[in-house]
Amino acid sequence: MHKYTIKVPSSTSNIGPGFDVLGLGLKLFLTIHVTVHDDERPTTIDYTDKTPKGSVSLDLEENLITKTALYLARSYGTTLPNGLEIMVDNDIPLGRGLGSSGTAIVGGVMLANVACGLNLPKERLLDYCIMVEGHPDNVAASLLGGFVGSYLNEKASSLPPMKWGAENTIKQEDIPYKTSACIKMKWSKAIKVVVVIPKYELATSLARSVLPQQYDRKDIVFNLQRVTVLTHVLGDDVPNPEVIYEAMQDRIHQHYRQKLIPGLPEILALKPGFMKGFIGACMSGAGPTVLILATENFEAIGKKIQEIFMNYKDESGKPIDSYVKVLEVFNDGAVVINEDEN
Ligand SMILES: Nc1ncnc2c1ncn2[C@@H]1O[C@H](COP(=O)(O)OP(=O)(O)O)[C@@H](O)[C@H]1O
Ligand SMILES: N[C@@H](CCOP(=O)(O)O)C(=O)O
Repeated sequence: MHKYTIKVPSSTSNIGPGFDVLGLGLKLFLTIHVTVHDDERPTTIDYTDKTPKGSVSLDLEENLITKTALYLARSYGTTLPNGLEIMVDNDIPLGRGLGSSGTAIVGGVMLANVACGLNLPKERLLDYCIMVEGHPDNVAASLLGGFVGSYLNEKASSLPPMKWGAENTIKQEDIPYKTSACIKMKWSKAIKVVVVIPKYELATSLARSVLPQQYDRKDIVFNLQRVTVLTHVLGDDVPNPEVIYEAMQDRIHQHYRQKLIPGLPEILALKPGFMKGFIGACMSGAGPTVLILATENFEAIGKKIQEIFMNYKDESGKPIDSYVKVLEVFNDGAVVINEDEN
């Protein structure tokens, strides 16, 4: 018998104007403990108490971690072996815009890579992550860690359509290599991340379905100008709150999504100086979590945003309850730890 652990950081994506482009790995983890037994017992997956029973499937063909692992393994002409006891310890809330699906997908490709002895480089694993997730920002940040900017190559448009289970007959040679390019950028040590997480889920698929198919040129230019500046100013040792605030403004996704997140417009309108240390706020990923960038006063700022949410009501008419986490950037990306040596 031997054991290993796969640790995958959560992510916050977009950071305002960088829709489907920017992602940041955070110190809040999906941890997958794998025990490899010496016998042929069927492979199983289960979760610690942090994940409520019934919230995710434990069927290997349905669960996002194992079905991704099976997808990758099968495309390389193999499958997950018997004898694996997989225990998932997940600190990342599901459907809140902190990249839970991206971490499950990254966890799945890492699992297949180790369990099937594929030894693929992260660059190749990323091709599969992008296939499953459809956009690179959250999976790239979880796989690689740190502050990551990505683009998809033309090859990404020739990726075969996703088919799970028995319908999937894809071979690895059908999946193009290097479907994206990702660069890790500097993130200022002075800027911390505060997330205010409403206690309801918002599926990324729903938050993407409300976006328009086409945009005005002025809105595209508005975002291009800001995202370019943002990638530089977020690395400054001494951050300039006014410039960062303006560079966090967006016209491509948040406005369209605000109807799904009561209170969001009031939070997005908060400017530097509203509280000591506050730089700016935006949606985290596809929401409903709000991301706040700040240099100090983190708990108090988080509490104030919680109070704003409480002034708005959810679908059942109740005030929007939320909780706050102050998070650090995780620079290392997804890792496999051999527990036999520990
Ligand atoms: N650790 C996990 N194990 C299995 N499935 C997961 C896990 N994390 C996320 N998922 C799946 O992804 C869904 C959430 O994905 P999504 O709507 O994209 O939200 P998020 O913003 O959290 O990524 C969950 O409802 C669940 O089906
Ligand atoms: N760019 C995507 C990011 C989705 O991130 P998630 O954390 O909600 O999975 C989007 O905005 O749709």
